[in-house]
Amino acid sequence: MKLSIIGSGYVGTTVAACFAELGHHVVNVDIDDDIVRALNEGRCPIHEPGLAELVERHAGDRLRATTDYDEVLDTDATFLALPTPSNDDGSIDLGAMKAAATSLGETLARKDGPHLVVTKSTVVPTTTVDVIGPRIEEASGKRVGEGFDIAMNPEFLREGTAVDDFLDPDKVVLGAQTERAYEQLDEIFAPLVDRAGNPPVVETGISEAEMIKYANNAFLASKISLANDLANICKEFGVDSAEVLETIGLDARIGSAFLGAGLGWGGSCFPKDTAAIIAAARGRGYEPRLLQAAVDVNDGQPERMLDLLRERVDLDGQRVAVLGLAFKPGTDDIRKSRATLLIGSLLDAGADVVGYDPVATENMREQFPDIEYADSAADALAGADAALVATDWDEFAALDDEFDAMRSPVVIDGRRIVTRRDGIDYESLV
Ligand SMILES: NC(=O)c1ccc[n+]([C@@H]2O[C@H](COP(=O)([O-])OP(=O)(O)OC[C@H]3O[C@@H](n4cnc5c(N)ncnc54)[C@H](O)[C@@H]3O)[C@@H](O)[C@H]2O)c1
Ligand SMILES: O=c1ccn([C@@H]2O[C@H](COP(=O)(O)OP(=O)(O)O[C@H]3O[C@H](CO)[C@@H](O)[C@H](O)[C@H]3O)[C@@H](O)[C@H]2O)c(=O)[nH]1
Repeated sequence: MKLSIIGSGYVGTTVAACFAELGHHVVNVDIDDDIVRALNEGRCPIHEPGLAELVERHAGDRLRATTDYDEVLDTDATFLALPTPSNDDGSIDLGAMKAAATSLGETLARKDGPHLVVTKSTVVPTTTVDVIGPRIEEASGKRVGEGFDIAMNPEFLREGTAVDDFLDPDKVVLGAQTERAYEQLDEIFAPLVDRAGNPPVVETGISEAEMIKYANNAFLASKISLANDLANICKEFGVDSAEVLETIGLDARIGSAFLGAGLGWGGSCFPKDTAAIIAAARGRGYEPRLLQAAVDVNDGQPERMLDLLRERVDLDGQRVAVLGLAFKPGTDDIRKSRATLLIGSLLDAGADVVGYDPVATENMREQFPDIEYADSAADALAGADAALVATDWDEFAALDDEFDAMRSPVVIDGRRIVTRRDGIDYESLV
């Protein structure tokens, strides 16, 4: 099928390249010239394992990119993969979605025959029906369900494993209103589904699909926060939280995934999505107390880590190495990474910060241009008065003699990744 994807960031690029891999002909529409140029030259605009190979394989053939919305006219369906960031009060900012819906509507005004518009972005329930559909109607002069259909297909990929997650998902969720839309979505996703019906395809309503995405993220974020709450209790009693959490994870009803205690969750999704659904619930008069508690526990973890550091080091004028800048291993994304919070607090306390990350340094440099960046963990540790481990990159587990070059070997581990050894003043956050 011929597909267009509007927005070519982490999701849009992954979805486009994977759809091309599945045999569809895909055009990515983005307002950013650099992204479009990179894709058309077969270069991947983001760091994501396995994605560069797909982009290189399909660029110029089944995968193209453009800044021109008119290219949508030659496609059967359009996926909206635009950012849905937070307003200052945590509520969802639909600015990019609205702008893209209007541009798409103006384009579809010139299309003969039906078109399917699918919301891929994470949006609060009723957005597709109450905001996106009407905007396209207004700009195109066509009616939902007649000139075009609307649908919602939430995306559950994780950064760092995005390609595998997309091509081998736990489930595919298709929210629509018309038989025609379900049929078209089924055809698009058919190459992902085997004869035994795996992964399960859930056909549901549009607002249910929107809410499933928030429920998924809220559950996972809350699970991590509960693990952190329990790990904080463990620490008060000198109990090994890893043993406790690993063991409860053996109960099939609990499961071992997302019980990794430590600095908590960051990234472009959990923080903004929990905030957006909390704000949306409040807007309807419901106070989501458990979800708010999950956010509060998460917000407290970086401060607990800094308290452990302050007990050992008077930060003013001291050199502190921050190991790991990405919000999790396997990505160069620093959005809402725990390291950004730590660095901000360290600078406020007058510390000299040296950061290191295998791939996220350039992104962090844009946010903190004035701190020092090292080319290796060893360089960051050399001469440091303390080190904070913020991301669980595998290479930090192998650090050993590198700690000997610290001026004072205080190591606070936010991810329980460093191997304890003699000669360092090591403390794990949990
Ligand atoms: N990042 C993830 O892991 C992930 C996973 C699942 C769902 N989501 C959701 O997917 C959506 C997109 O997230 P992302 O991380 O890919 O965002 P992103 O910021 O990485 O990418 C968005 C892209 O949209 C482009 N854009 C902005 N306005 C545009 C317009 N009017 N027309 C065309 N292009 C425009 C930007 O230039 C950018 O390239 C969000 O709703 C997010 O919550 C993200
Ligand atoms: O046991 C764990 C697992 C994760 N994390 C942290 O949680 C955050 C999010 O991690 P992860 O979920 O792996 O990454 P994302 O790429 O943000 O993916 C989440 O957010 C996406 C965007 O909505 C969804 O599509 C995914 O399903 C959902 O897992 C990171 O800071 C991790 O360090 C923990 O602290 N402990």
